[in-house]
Amino acid sequence: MSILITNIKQLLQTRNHNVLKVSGKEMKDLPFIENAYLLIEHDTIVEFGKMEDMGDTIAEKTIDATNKVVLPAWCDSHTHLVYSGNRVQEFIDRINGLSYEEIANRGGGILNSAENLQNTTEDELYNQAINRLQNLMKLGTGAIEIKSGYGLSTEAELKILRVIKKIKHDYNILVKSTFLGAHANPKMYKDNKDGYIDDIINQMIPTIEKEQLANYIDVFCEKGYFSLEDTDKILAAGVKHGLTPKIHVNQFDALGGVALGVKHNALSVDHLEIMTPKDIEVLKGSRTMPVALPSCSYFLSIPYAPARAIIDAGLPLALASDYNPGTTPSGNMNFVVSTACIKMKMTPEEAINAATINGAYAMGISNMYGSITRGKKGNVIITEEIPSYNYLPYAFGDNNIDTVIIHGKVIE
Ligand SMILES: N=CN[C@@H](CCC(=O)O)C(=O)O
Ligand SMILES: [Zn+2]
Repeated sequence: MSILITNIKQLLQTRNHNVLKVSGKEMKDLPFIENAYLLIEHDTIVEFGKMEDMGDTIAEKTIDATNKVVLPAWCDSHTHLVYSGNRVQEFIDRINGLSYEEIANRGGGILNSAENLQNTTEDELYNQAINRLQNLMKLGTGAIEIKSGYGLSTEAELKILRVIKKIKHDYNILVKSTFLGAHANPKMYKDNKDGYIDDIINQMIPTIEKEQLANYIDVFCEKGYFSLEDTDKILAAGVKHGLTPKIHVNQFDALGGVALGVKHNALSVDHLEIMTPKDIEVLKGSRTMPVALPSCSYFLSIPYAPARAIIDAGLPLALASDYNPGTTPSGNMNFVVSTACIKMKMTPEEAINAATINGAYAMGISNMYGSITRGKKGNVIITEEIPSYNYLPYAFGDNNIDTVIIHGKVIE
């Protein structure tokens, strides 16, 4: 199948060279072509340029994009999409004055989701997850990372990872899988966290390697969850078994997790709501991508990651959804991009770079995703008729997407 998109008002993120990430001042630059065309053959971008240079190019399907903007599909590098049920009651409890920490201390939070998931069959878990995934694909997400972490036992963590594996197999979308067994200390190990860490290292990680169930290893490095020492030990074990680190750090406290991530050559450090100057300094010259999750800050009313300080220090920044039942019950990347502009003072160019090419980098896939480049995957969003790309973050909460194409196929 080939698809030709014509008369595109603005074709965004066009890059001739295979740029893998953009940093600092480069993030303000979002290359685009006005009055453009784009040709996708099978699942690959093969040509693009100005309409006047299109010549007699034809395709099996032509889409007229007059007055519409075309951009790469979103690359969401941080989700917990495979969970069971919801935590609406905790949402109400927080409205009525309880904090996230107080709810967790009462046995709610991650432990609440873990209990729910342990009582959910693999089939039911899969059905809930694909429902969410299908909605996200219609909202323009064209590549996604999914974490385990709501199992908290060997059996339940493996159940989640097998569901992710089945999604990878069944759906025409790039999925990266992350093992987050160290998301919270389970009830049964209440007074024996080392016992749980032992299970993670000696049971879960070796099985994950044997069954090829994950690409990455993650830890929730935070007060009351996993300390720097715990995190160090778990990441080292993951690396020994072929898993690349990507960690949750600095959500509520700056403990030094950013430096630890850099030490382990982490692909990304995620959350970063509370950052010290030292955390920013240590990222310079590293390969580690800082990832901000503004929908989480919005939902919990906690600080936003200091995007300006990070970018102005010359660093790259990626944006992701953090879709999960507790802190971010939304995977809508359009909202993420808007919120980054509105609340974090990122320019639309910076936010779109952060949610496409840099998001792809944070999943280790930016050689094939995240920009309009010949040879990359045919993953694009075609908007409704809008005045310019600035309108996308401006019109927050609106759905301005007309069509989504993933791997060369129109999402119905
Ligand atoms: N912070 C750790 N993990 C998730 C949320 C956990 C939960 O409350 O379910 C996050 O990234 O926000
Ligand atoms: Zn998360």
